[in-house]
Amino acid sequence: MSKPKVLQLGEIVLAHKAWEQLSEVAEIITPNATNRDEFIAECKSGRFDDVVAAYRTFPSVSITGIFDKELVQATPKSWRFLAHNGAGYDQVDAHACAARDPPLLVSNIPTVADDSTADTAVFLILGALRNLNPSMQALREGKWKGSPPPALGHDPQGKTLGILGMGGIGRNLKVKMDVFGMKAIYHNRRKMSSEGAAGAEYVSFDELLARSDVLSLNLPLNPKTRHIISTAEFAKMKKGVVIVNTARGPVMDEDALVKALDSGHVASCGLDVFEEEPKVHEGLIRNPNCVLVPHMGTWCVETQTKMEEWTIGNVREAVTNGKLVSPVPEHVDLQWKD
Ligand SMILES: O=CC(=O)O
Repeated sequence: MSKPKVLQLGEIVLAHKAWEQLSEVAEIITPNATNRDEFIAECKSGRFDDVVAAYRTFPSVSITGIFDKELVQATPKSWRFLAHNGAGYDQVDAHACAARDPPLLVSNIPTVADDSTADTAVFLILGALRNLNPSMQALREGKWKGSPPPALGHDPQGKTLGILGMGGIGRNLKVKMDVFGMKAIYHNRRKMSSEGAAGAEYVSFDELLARSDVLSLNLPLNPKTRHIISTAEFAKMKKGVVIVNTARGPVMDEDALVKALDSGHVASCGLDVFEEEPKVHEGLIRNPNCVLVPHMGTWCVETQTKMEEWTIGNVREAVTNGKLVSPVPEHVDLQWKD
């Protein structure tokens, strides 16, 4: 009997053993396409007609484009599962996937990216609060701390950390910042149990904006959260607030952030994500009070290995048992219906 086919969209960099083991139960194929038009044409050509599941990475978007309605409608009906290697799956329109007949079920990585993403947020919070960046730049230019030295930074102890989005990463961050003496408040669509929020205080969105000394964005990007932080929201924040974003760039209006930084209303920021990656807003580049990291929240061997293994686990479960280990929340109910 022939093995079910798996379409590989993106590289396996670390989890070679798990990938080899997958090839014992599945035939792995790769696209010939080098861009979205070619990929859609390849979908329609019949070449993927026996594909049951696909493994996809964040960078594979350069070949397929985003998994929107147009692309999803071009996929063959045999293709039932899409295992995304990442926590955030904004490159995949989960609603378009659910609406296809039969649905294209999507999985993401629910937990294994929490530590390294929260660690990156810790780095950005401390770097931005302590205003370390201007002097780090000055040192490399042979100017020691800089002349004049930058404004003194602030200690985290006793400051209020506002967490917008209390999922796995937000909770992980809260626990880590407890050690630095920060008091955490959070806002979410729904109030969590005290355990689910690791003891953080639930507040309204406006209260979060008004009370935070540091505001950390930890929510997924979707049409409802796009530009959730913009001019009106900055105006409700304390003067001197620090903003940290390790979620997705477009949850914040970058033009509005640059204006708020220029006026001094926002003292500093720490960003791992940007609105139009890999493009970075000129107003952020020229502002030394911005600690900028090029989307490296999970850029470490241990986490990347776990993420690849987890995603391969989803593909394996799909081809052997016809279901996903960690469907995205929108698809949890769908996977039991046919
Ligand atoms: O950005 C990283 C991820 O979504 O896993």
